[in-house]
Parts: sequence; C-alpha cells; structure tokens
Amino acid sequence: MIPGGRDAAVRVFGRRGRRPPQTVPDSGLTGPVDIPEPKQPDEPKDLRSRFARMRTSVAGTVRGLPKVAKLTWQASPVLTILIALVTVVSGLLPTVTAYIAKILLDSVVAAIQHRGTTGDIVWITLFQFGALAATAISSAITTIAQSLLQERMTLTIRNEVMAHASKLHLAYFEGSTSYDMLRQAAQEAPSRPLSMMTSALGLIRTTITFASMIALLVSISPLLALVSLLAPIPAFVSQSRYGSRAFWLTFLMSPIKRRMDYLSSLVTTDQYAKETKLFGLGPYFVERFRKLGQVSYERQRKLTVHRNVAATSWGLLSTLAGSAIALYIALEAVGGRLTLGDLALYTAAATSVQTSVSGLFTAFSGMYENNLYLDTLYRFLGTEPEIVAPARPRPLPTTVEGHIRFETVSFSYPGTAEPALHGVSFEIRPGETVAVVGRNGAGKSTLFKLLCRLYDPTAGRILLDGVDLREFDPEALRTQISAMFQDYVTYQGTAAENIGLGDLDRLTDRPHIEESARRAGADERIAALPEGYDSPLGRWFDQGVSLSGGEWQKIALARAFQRETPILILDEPTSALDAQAEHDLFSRLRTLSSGRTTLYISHRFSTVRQAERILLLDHGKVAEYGTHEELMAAEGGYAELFTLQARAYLG
Ligand SMILES: Nc1ncnc2c1ncn2[C@@H]1O[C@H](COP(=O)(O)OP(=O)(O)OP(=O)(O)O)[C@@H](O)[C@H]1O
Repeated sequence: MIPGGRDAAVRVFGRRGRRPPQTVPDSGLTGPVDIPEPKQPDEPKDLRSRFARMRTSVAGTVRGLPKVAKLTWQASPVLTILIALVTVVSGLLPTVTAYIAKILLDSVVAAIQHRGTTGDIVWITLFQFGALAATAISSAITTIAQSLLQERMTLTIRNEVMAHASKLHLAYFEGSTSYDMLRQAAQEAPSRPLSMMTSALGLIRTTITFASMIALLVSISPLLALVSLLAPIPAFVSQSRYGSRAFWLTFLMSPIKRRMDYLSSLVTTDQYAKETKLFGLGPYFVERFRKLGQVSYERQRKLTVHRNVAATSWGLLSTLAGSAIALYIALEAVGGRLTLGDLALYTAAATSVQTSVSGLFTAFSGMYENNLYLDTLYRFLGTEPEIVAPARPRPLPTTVEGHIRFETVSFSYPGTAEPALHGVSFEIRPGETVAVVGRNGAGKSTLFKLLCRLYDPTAGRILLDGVDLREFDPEALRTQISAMFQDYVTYQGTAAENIGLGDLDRLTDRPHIEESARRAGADERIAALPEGYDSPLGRWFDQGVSLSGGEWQKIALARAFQRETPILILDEPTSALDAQAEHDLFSRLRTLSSGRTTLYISHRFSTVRQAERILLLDHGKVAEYGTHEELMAAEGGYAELFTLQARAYLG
C-alpha cells in the first residue's frame, strides 16, 4: 500500500468515481500508472497566511543552521574555520575591487589632465592585481574545502543513518511511509548539510558584499540604493515557492520511484531472472517501467519548466531596474555631477547590490529547500526505536534455564486490524523440544518473532524463567537465543564467514565454525568446495560458488548452531533439505537440543512427531497442545492433519 492509498484513490477517482477505490491497484505491476501522490500541505493563498508561512519557514531554516554547523564542525574543524575565513574575505573583495577600479579611472583622468603621475597608476594596478588574485585564490580554497567537507560529511551522515537504522525496531522497516523516510535519509540527505552550509556561507558572504556596497551607494544616492534593494524581491518569492514544491515532488515521488526501482530489479537481478524469462515477463516489466518513468518525468518536467520560467520572468524585472539605474548614472555623469571614476564605481556598486540581493534570496531559498530534506533526516534520526531496554533492565540470570511461558498473548501487526495471535497461552519446560504446527498464516512465525522480542505483544506477556521479556535488555535477551528464520540471509561472503556471523565473538574461530557445519550437515559440501571454508559463496564474487537451496539452508542452520544458547528456534529448518538430510538433522537434533529449550516449525509430520510436545495453532489461537500420542488420541485437528499426510505417503 502506498501511504494513504485508499484516500489517494478517492482523490483520483472521486467518491463515486469510475472505479471503486478497492480495485485501484497501486503495486505498479498493473493498473493506472499515474500513482497518486500523498497529500501535499496546502499552499496558503492569501498574503497574510503566506507571510505567516514565510516567517515559519525562516524560523525553521534558521533553527536548522546550528545543527548543520555542528555537523560541519564534527566533519572537520580545520576546514570549517578555513571556509568561514575565506567567506568573510571573499565577501569584501567585490567592494574592494570596485573601489580600486574607481581610483584607477580617476587617476587616469588626473594623469591625462596632468594632475597625477603614471607611478600612481602602476601602484593602483598592482593593488588591483592583488585584489583579483585574492578573489581567484579564495574561490579555489572554497572549492577545495567544500569538496573535502562534502566527502567527510557524507561519510559521517551515512554512518549515522546506518547506526540509527541498525537500532530501529523491525516494524519500522515494514511500514511504507517509514521506508520512504529511510530511503530519503539514506540517499538524498547525505549531500544536503553541505549544500545548506554552502548556502549559509553564501548568505554571509553576500551580506558582507551587500552591506559594504550599499554603504557606498547610500552615501551618494539613497534612491539608487532603494531601487536596487527592491527590484529582486519578486524573483525571491517565486524561488521559495518552487523550492518547496521541488522537495515535495522528490519526496512524494518516492512511491512511484519505489515501484520503478522494484520493476528494474525484477529485470536486472539474477534472483528474478529465471521466472521473468519463463513467464516472458521481461518486456511487460520494461514497458511498465517506461510508463511509470514517463509519469515521473512529466511531473518533474512541469515543475522544472514552471520554476525556471517563473524565475526568469520575475528576474526580468530586476534587469529592467538595473538598466534604469545605469541610465540615471550616465545622465548624472553627462551633467558633470559625477566623475568618470564615480560612474564606474556606482555602476559596479549598483549591479553588485542587485546581484547581492538576489544572491541573498537565492541562498536563503536554497537553505529553505535543503532544510526540508534535512528535516526528513532529523526526523529519521529522531525516530525512537520502539523495542528498547527498560530504564533499569533486569540482568539475565547467570544460567538461563529456558523456561518459556506465554500468558494470553495477543498481537496485531501495525496497521492491521486482524490479530495474528489471539489470547495465546502455553508453557514450555526447560530443555523441552516443542514442534509448532498449523496452517499457513496461523501465526507460527509471529510466535517466534515475539519470543525474540522483534515485536512486543499487544496484550498479555511472555515470560522467560518467570520474568517478563520486556524487563530484560532486548539485546541481552537475544544473546540467549539461536534462531533460523524461514527467510534466512545468504551473505555474499565465504562459507566460514556465513557461519561465523552467527556468533561475532567466534567469527574467526575455525574449529568452532567447522563443528557448527558438522552439526548442520554442511561440512561435507564445504570440504568439497575449491577453497573449503574460505570459498566465497554467491555471485558477487568472480570465483563465487553457487549453492543449491538446500545447501544454503544447511549453511544458515550452521550459523544458528554457531551460538550455544539455552533457547533454539528453527522456523522450517528442513524445508529445502532432501529426505536423507532431514532425517539426519532430526537424528542429530536430539543431541544438539539436549539441555536446550527447542522450538521448531515444520509442516512435515514425520519430524513433528519426534518433538516432545506439539503446539497446534489455528487462526492465531492455540487449538491443541500435548504429546503426539495425546493429540492423536484426542482425534482433533492435529490427528486429522497427521492422518491426511500419512495417508498420502502410504498411498
Ligand atoms: N510483517 C507483517 N505485517 C503484517 N502482517 C503480517 C506480517 N507478517 C505476517 N503477517 C500476518 O500475520 C499472520 C500470521 O503470519 P505468520 O507468518 O506468523 O504465519 P505462519 O503460521 O508462520 O505461516 P506459514 O506457515 O505460511 O509460514 C498472517 O495472516 C500474515 O498475513
């Protein structure tokens, strides 16, 4: 679902539109390509609210500055000081240059009229050279400092984004709005603080130029100063308006861009290539991508054209004012009220004030636009992880026994009405092995996720050795659990790394890794690889070995066995294993799980019956719980499913 999908659909088709909202597909795979955007905050229409909004955005932008300055300082104090010094100097240079030009012209006139010497002219030219050289050097320093800062700041921010993302709760990654925010923070935001800083420094530099120039202008003609001041305002207004629209479009485009990225990955990633080819989906996906791209381009085109046409039209007003000023000065010179040097100075000053004012506005609207992106970054960085340690976490017992108790646990995934678990109560004694069974969607994996505290129950509680899981530090709790999930990860690394990552403390402990591989039944295959445990797995490597599905599953199992914990959780551990490998694993599991509380999910009843107790879930509720014999004798749901499968085997 895109954020506000249903509302958005209503906006597109109307309340009693051509199609009922629920039939509007927003996956991007079929249906209209003009995927509606989430609602953009309304543009204020009347002057008063526009002014109020401007005040808010100025305040917001200014408030954003200290954070950015801090980031820049953190990235490099030396470069920050350097760039600040150069800014002040380069702010003054245009005024100095203009003043030197005036003196030079006046000296030339004086020399012509035999009131001065050529020596004066040489000196002034030397000064002029100095000022021009300083301008060139300061601009070079700015470029160098900026690109170095850019590198460092991008690294700092990407680090922060990664560090924060690694702390966030699982549900955050599963919501589409938060996913968009994460995408913005990871891709757009890293370059923004420096742009913001550059704009802010530009603002300071321009202010210095502006103040010194205006001082010159006011002393000669206040009217001239006023006209130069007012002319560029319209250009600013249009800039700030389109700046915010550009942000919204990039942000809002996320849903459409996300679908484009997905379509592109369907065609360009090895993972999907087989199916895409078999079903002949390639050209279809390419065509969908093209259509979505067209919509995205059209929206971007409209904005770019409007933004630039408006800016240029308003900018013409400023040009007109500039020409009027030039005429005024020229007439004054003809009238003999100004010297030739004054004429040069005023022309330079007036032009400079005008460019400064529009520069000020441009810098400010740049800051405003960057600030909107930064807001997203800060909002992301400000998102509190929902699964956190309590203020005073209870220390884990020195030996965790693995006594698990669910007390009327209910759970609904965020944004869903239907509970995935409903009033679930059961108990597992320390060291016991329990198989969890049930139809697809019954809530089995959810149960495991709650036990690992990837989510917290909506109601009820889960106890480990008599203590509510929420009283422990979740990270400490997870060190007590080894788990293999249904959708395990296949790391693009060596076989040893793939297993070693299961226990960071023993990442390079080769004998232990080999033992874990033996436990999972992966050792023979790894030994047969070209470089044994050091063989790279996966296609990212030139010499990477492609493993079969079952072989990968054994590696993932070995990773789970790498940790020696009191609780072992396996979500369909043998779904990809052959019959022999499955049999071997379950034979070993008896030894492997001795003294550990073990839970596994399986749809194969031959393995399920080997568990000490069996928990049957049905529509998120505990339907049956007991030994195989008890449940068979009860002739309930378990007995029915068991017989169904057994009969199929016996023909
Ligand atoms: N991340 C999620 N967000 C929202 N709903 C979810 C999420 N994961 C699972 N669900 C829903 O919760 C219910 C239980 O899912 P769960 O994965 O626990 O089922 P399961 O019993 O493990 O199924 P299977 O045997 O197919 O693996 C399902 O109806 C599913 O649609």
